[in-house]
This record gives sequence, structure tokens and C-alpha cells, in this order.
Amino acid sequence: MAPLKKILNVAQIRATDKYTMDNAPIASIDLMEQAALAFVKAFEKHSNASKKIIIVCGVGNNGGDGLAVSRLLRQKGMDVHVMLVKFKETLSADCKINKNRLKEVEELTVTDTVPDFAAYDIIIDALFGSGLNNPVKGFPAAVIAAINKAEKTVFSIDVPSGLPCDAISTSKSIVNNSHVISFQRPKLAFFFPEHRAYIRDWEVVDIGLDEAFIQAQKSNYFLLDESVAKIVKIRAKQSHKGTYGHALLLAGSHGKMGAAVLSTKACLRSGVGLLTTCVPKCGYNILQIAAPEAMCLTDENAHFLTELPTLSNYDVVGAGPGIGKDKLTVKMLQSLLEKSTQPLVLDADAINIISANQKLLALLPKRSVLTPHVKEFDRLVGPSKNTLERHEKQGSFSKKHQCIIVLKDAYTCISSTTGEFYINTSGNQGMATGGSGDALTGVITGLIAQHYDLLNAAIVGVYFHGKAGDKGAEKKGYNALLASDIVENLRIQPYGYTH
Ligand SMILES: NC(=O)C1=CN([C@@H]2O[C@H](COP(=O)(O)OP(=O)(O)OC[C@H]3O[C@@H](n4cnc5c(N)ncnc54)[C@H](OP(=O)(O)O)[C@@H]3O)[C@@H](O)[C@H]2O)[C@@H](O)CC1
Ligand SMILES: [K+]
Repeated sequence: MAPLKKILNVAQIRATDKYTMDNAPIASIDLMEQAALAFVKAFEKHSNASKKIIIVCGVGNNGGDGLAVSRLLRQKGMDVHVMLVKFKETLSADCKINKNRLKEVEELTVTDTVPDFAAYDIIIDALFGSGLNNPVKGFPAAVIAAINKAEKTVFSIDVPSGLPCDAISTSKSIVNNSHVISFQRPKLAFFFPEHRAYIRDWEVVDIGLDEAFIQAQKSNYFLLDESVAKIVKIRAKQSHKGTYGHALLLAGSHGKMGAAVLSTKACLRSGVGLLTTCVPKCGYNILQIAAPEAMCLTDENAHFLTELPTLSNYDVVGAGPGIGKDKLTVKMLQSLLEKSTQPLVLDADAINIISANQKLLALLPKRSVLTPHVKEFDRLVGPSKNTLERHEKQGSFSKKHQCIIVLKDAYTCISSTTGEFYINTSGNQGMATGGSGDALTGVITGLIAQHYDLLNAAIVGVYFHGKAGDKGAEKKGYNALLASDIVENLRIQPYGYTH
């Protein structure tokens, strides 16, 4: 497995902090300065000297960062007002040093009136960071409410104040709609849909923490980012179509041939050697014209799939896009589960059929990838009260059935058979449109045909499917983005290569 970045919990961030200070070595006040410099560098890209900025600082190290950022922005000639909200009397040591390095700090105590932020263009939120240990109440909660009420452009240092880094918040006393500039790693909480109101966007800045130490820690959560390219296989100059496998797709029904076309085209774009797509009779002309590079098998039935073709020629079978749930299609799927010896990729109605006929679960071959969206997953295993509980069920399902689950969402989460989770960071809201999932099924199926192991096929497929959506959105914008644009923009590139 190529080195994918680990996501750390708060205890691990603290341990990394300490390790870096002891081993770099670097004094904690200098590490804070590095963090503040990194924040400022990122922040400058979003602002300019004409903006009136207020920095709202707390008494811990997050507040210390805020005070250091104030000094650095002032040195750059920015119009910065600094407010220190003393919800507690004692300041952390580094917060105190940074306060002393500043002139003009407005200090508020809990007996003061809640500030009004109307006069500012930008609020930099440095009240609480990763040291939050409880839901915020009382005076600091009122300050957070005032920040939210002001409806200004908000940037948060490290995390939106009030948001716990590793858990799902039960409190709503959290800074809203913030652009978060986070240190070294995004926090797990950024990826939970429960927190979408708090995070407008996030980016990560390197503050110089020890990367080797981070990667040596035990974490079950990994990030899918540009390092995924390191897993992509390099196509040898001396190779032929046989080198890249033969995939079979079982897709389409009357009125849903588009799903078959999209998964077929995406599979072809993944780099597969040969592809056969099996469709009901009504789909023959459609598929042959839309995707001449694929071979086409037709079912006896005009409208939906009823018969399993002979499987022996194929390296992988992808099933589900647009197949519907007719009784005869259910039987066809059952014989696929019984007879296949090759890996399976199951999507959409293939998953819905299994959910509605739970006895089929016992037939699920070990080498399978399932690609449900959240509702399909809930139908399969029952509802969850929140995302963390859903992840638990996802991990248990993967372990129990020895299969990979690609749980599709704004941040798609892949679970391995050994308890790891991989969270995707590519893609955009334009991809929330019909056919995106069909394209993903095609890509993952095509990668397995090329002899990627199942987990790597899911990782590479999900990440580059998202990148294709990002490329498509550059040209079309989010609203006009179609699944066909994802297919058109697929480009699965090995690290360091331009082809
Ligand atoms: N390695 C890194 O990434 C680096 C991190 N750095 C920065 O440090 C930040 C973490 O700093 P931190 O640990 O000092 O905690 P922070 O969030 O400022 O708050 C703690 C204060 O809040 C208080 N408090 C807590 N909860 C409360 C509540 N509900 N209601 C009221 N009070 C509450 C708590 O009081 P206590 O409860 O402990 O008495 C304490 O006084 C991190 O996010 C990053 O910005 C960089 O400087 C350099 C390298
Ligand atoms: K903050």
C-alpha cells in the first residue's frame, strides 16, 4: 500500500506536537509561530488590505495562534482588530507570550456585553481549537452566536470553534459556515455530514509537524488525496489488450439504458483491455452506437436481464447499473452470486435486490466490492443514528463478508476487510446527479480487470472519478455537470507521469 496520509485524533495530534518539539527540536512558542505563519500564507490568498478584519481569540493555544496571526497581519499592513475573550482568567503560556508581543488587544471578560461584529468584513475565529473538552456554554457560546448572527466571511484557525475534532457534535454552539485553515491534517469531524453547516470549505497547511511520526501512529482513517496516484500502475510500452483484462458488465433495462452506456464508457476509460456489456435486447443498438469499443451481448428478454451469460472468459463482473428489480433479474443475480469465481462489483439495483432478499447475503462471494450510497447502505444493514455508527456497521460488514464497501457520499468512505477506512477528498457537489454512480461502477470494474487488488481498485476508482468530476466542473460549473462529463474527463494518471 502506497503511503496514504493518516487522519489523527486529538490525542495523537498532541503526541505529534510533543514529539516534534522534543526531536526537531523546536520550542512550543516557535511551533506556534510556524503555525501562525502557515495560516497567514493561506489566508492572504483569500483577503486583501481593504478588508476590515477582527480576530476573536480564546485563552488557549488556539487563541495564542490568533494573537500571533494578528501581529503578522498587522505587520503586512492589514486592518486588524484583536479581541481576547477571557472566558477563563488564565491564559496558556504561549497565548500569554503572544499577547505580550502585541500592542492594542481588546479584552473581554464574561461580565462584558456580547460584541457586535457588524463593522467588520472578515472574522478570524480563534476561540477554541483542538483543546475543546465540552460543548461551549455561557459567555463564549454567546460570542459564537454573535459571530454566526453577523453573517460575515469567517475563517477558522485549525477548527471551527466549538466543533469537537473526533466526535459528532451534540451541541450547536459552533461557528458556522467557516473556511477552515487547519493544521497538518484535516480533522475527522470535517467529513461528517452532520457538520456541514459549520464548514463552508477546508484546507490544510503544513506547520512542520514530524510526518514520519504521524504516519507511524495507529489510525484506522486514511485520506485519499493526490498520493493515490502512487498506486496507479504504469502501462508498459510493450503490452497488449490481453495485459489489461476482460471485464463483463451486466447493466441496463428498458428506459435505463443510459446507466449501461455510462458504466460501459467509464469502464473503457479506466484502461481495461476488453469489455463486454450484457444488456436486454432493447439495448443492443443503443450500446453498439454509443460505445463501439465495447462488445455487446444481449439477453433473450427485450426489457430486462434474465439469464446469466457464461462467465469463464472474464476477469471481473460488474453488475447493477439500471438493471431494475424484476423477479427474473433477481434470479439472474442469484445465479451470478452462486456461480462467479471472479471478483464482483455490485451497485445500485444489485444491492437493492440483496437488501430485499437478505438470504442472498449468504451467497455474497468474498471477493466483492459493493458501492452503495447512504440510503442503499441503510437498506442493506438497517438505519444508523449517525455517521460514526454507520461507519461501525460498514466496517463490521466488510470484515464479516470479506468485501470492500464504497459508501458513496460527499466524502465517500471506503472500508477494507481489515478495519481501515479511506475518506475521499476529490469531487464536488456537481456530481450529485444521476449516472455518477454508474460511471464509478464502470471505473472500479475496469481497474479490477487490470489486476488491481480490490481495495486499490476502489481507492483509485473513487479518487480519480472525483478528479474527473472536478475537471468537468472547471468547464461546466456545478449545475451543468453531467455524468457524461465525468466520463469524458476521466484521466487515471500514475504519480509523476503526464500521460
Ligand atoms: N500540534 C498542533 O497542531 C499545534 C496546535 N496549535 C494550536 O493549539 C490548539 C490547541 O490548543 P489548546 O490545547 O490550548 O486548546 P484550545 O482549543 O485553544 O482551548 C483550550 C482552552 O479552552 C478551554 N476550554 C475547552 N473547552 C471548553 C469549553 N467547552 N468551554 C470553556 N472553555 C473550554 C480550556 O480550559 P480547560 O477546560 O482545559 O480548563 C483551555 O483554556 C490547536 O487547535 C491549534 O490552534 C499551534 O499553536 C501549534 C501546534
Ligand atoms: K478556531
